[in-house]
Amino acid sequence: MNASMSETVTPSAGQGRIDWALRGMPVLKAIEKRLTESGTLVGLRVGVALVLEPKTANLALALNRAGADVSVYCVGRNTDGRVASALAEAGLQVFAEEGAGDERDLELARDFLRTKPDILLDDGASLIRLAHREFPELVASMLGAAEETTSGVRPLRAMNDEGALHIPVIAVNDAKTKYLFDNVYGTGQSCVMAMLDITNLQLAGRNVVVVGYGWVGTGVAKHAAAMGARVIVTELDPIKALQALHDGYRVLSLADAAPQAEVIFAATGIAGVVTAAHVADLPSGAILCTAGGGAFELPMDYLDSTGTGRIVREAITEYTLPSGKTVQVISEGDCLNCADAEGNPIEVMDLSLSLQALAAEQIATEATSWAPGVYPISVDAENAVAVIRLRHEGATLEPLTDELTAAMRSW
Ligand SMILES: NC(=O)c1ccc[n+]([C@@H]2O[C@H](COP(=O)([O-])OP(=O)(O)OC[C@H]3O[C@@H](n4cnc5c(N)ncnc54)[C@H](O)[C@@H]3O)[C@@H](O)[C@H]2O)c1
Repeated sequence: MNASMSETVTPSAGQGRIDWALRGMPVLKAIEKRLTESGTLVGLRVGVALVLEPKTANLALALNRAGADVSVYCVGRNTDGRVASALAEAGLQVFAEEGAGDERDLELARDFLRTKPDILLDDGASLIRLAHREFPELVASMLGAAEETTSGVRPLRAMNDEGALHIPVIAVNDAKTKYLFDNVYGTGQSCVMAMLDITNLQLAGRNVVVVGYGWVGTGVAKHAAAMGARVIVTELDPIKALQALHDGYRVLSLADAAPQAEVIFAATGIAGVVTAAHVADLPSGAILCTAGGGAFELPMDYLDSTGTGRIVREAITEYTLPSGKTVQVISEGDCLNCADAEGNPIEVMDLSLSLQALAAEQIATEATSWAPGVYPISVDAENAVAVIRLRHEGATLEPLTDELTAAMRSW
C-alpha cells in the first residue's frame, strides 16, 4: 500500500468525508446497483487516476463493490491524504501521497500502471500518455480508457490524428451531462469560492478578467459577476466573444484588459495564454489564478525567474516584478479548486463520475471491437444520468405521445 498515512488524522476522518459526499451522489448509487446486478466489471482491473478527494473516492469504491479490482493514482498536490488513507483501509491499492513532489508522483504513476489496469479512468490524459510512452505492452493489453476533461481530450485527439493512440478512449468530458454542468456550474462555483476562501477578500467592485469564454470561463464569469465583480472576458473566438458581450461582460484583448485586471482567472486549458508582458502591465497587487488546465496557462517560469516568490499566506505566493509592482499567484498556478479546495460540488461530480462508471461499463462491454480512437459516450448513458438525477429531484419529464411526435414531424 502506498497511501500516505497522516500522523494527526485518522482514516475515519477520510471515511467520514467520503460518506458525506455519498449522500449527494444518488446517480452514482444507481449506476453501482446496475453494474453490480450485471456483473460487467467482475474480475476486471480498473485504474482510477482522478483528483483524489471524497467524490472520486466514492467512484473507486462503487466500482470495487461492483466487482472490479480497483487501484487509484493521483498527484500529491491534488490528493486528500485522509481520503487516500480511507481507500487503502478499504482494501484498494492507492498510489497517492498528499504533498508528494513531481519525482515521487512519477514513481507512483509508474507503480500504478504496473497494476496493469484493463480500463483506465484518466483526468488530463497524463496516465494514458505515460502508458503510451513507457508501457507499450500494457497499452497492447488494455481494453480502453475514459477521459474526464477538455485538456485531456485535446491531446488524445492530436495523438489519434498522428496514429499514436493505440486504445479506444471515451471522451467523458464531451457528454452533455458532463460539460454543460461540471465545467460551467461546478467549476465556476468552486473556482470563485476557492479564490474567495483562500484570499478572504471580496470580489464586489473588483475588475475580474476571465481568460477564455468556453464552458469553464462561462461559469467563472457568471459566479464572479454574482459576487459583484466587474467581469471582462478575453477570447480568441469571435462567437464566444460575442456570447460574452450578450451575457453582459466587457470583451477586450488581454493586452488591453491587463492594466485594469485586479484578478485574472485563466480558463483556456492552453499553455502560455497569460504572458510575462501581460503580467508587467497588471496593477500592483493583482491576483492570478487558474480555473482551467493548470499552471502552464500562467507565466510561472518567468515569475520564478524573478527569484522573488515568497509565500505570504497559505496557497498565496507573492512575486515582486522588476518594476517594483507585486502580483500574487494562487495555488502556485494550479487549478485552485482542486489544489486548495474540495473541487467541484458534490451534486455536479455525481453526474461526471457516474458517466465515468458508465464509460467503464461501455468499455467492458463494447470497446473490445473498437479500433483505437476517441469516442463519445453513448447517448443512452448520457441521458440515463440526466433521467436518474431528475427523478431524484422530483422533476417529471413531458411524455412524448404519438400526437406530439406526429406534430413535430409535420410540415
Ligand atoms: N478546474 C476544474 O475543475 C476544471 C473542470 C473542467 C474543465 N477544466 C479545464 O478547464 C479548461 C477549459 O475547459 P472548457 O471546457 O471551458 O474548454 P473550452 O474549449 O470550452 O474553452 C476554452 C476557451 O478558451 C478560449 N481560448 C483559447 N486560447 C485563448 C487565449 N489565448 N485567449 C483567450 N481565450 C482563449 C477558446 O477559444 C475557448 O473558447 C480545460 O483545460 C479543462 O480541462 C477544469
